[in-house]
Amino acid sequence: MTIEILNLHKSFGRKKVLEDVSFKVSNGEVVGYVGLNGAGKTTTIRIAVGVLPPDSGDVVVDGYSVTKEKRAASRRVGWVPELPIFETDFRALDYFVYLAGYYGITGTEARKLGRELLEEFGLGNALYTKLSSYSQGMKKRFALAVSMINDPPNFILDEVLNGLDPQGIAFFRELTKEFRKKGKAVLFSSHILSEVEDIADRVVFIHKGRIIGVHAMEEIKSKASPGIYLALSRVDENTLRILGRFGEPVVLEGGRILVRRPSGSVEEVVAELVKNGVGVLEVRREERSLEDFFFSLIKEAESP
Ligand SMILES: Nc1ncnc2c1ncn2[C@@H]1O[C@H](COP(=O)(O)OP(=O)(O)OP(=O)(O)O)[C@@H](O)[C@H]1O
Repeated sequence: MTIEILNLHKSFGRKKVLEDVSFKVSNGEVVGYVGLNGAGKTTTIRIAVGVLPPDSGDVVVDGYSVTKEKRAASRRVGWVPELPIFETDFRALDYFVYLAGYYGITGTEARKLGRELLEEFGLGNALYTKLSSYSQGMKKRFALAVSMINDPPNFILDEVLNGLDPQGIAFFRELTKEFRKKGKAVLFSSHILSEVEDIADRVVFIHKGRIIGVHAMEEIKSKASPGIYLALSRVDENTLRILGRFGEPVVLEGGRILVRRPSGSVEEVVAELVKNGVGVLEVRREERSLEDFFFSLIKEAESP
């Protein structure tokens, strides 16, 4: 229901990998953890699930400290590692039953749960396949099913979309909707912002071990909305005032205008200009992606 990441610091040798990383995931919230390769996502996650100790700081899960009450804290988290290995000759269902034993679920009950979960996760026709011959995507699905054995109130998922096919991604999206409804707290990492677009409510951005921004997905989408390029018959104060009602007009070289972060459609802007006697010679949507938002955060963080 809540995962609190509190002032984490971690170095490997002389290399500082996390510097004062703090953020919170509340109940019913799905948070994307986005950063480039090597930004520190996996290190944060490994600390949060209790497999790596921080140099300082703590992670508190539903009130339990990962560093001081590791067992209680990690029991309350379903974890999917970045690269689930499962190099075992166990067949999937048998291995699931074996793992369920750790949670005190045994025998017929464990087999029933395994069958249900593995089927739900699209592995119904691979229940008796050896895990070592599962594809990476199937291993991800298996790991997700395993993370749900004890129906934990929180989930921490490392690059869970990586290796999933479009069907798997759609499945994960639906699953997070269920989690949200049930009030679970979900943190999942990705290095691609557009991948988290339709899933996360909020995004925590990490770069070189530091948090460089926390933004609601709605805010990101509106800020990343593509601008409108215009070539007009005249550019004067009145024209700029009209455009200012729709966004942030910037006069470019050669007298063209870029309306940044437009709130209205291209048609609405053109209609308003024409109504006011301004001829529109050319109009074009700027190509802008969510990734630009991410890169502008990085640029801001790196500028002195
Ligand atoms: N055990 C370790 N020993 C030394 N350096 C490490 C260790 N684990 C991670 N690092 C370094 O810490 C930095 C952050 O790694 P981390 O795996 O947390 O990044 P990430 O954001 O998850 O990246 P990716 O998207 O590539 O998985 C990297 O520079 C990595 O080389």
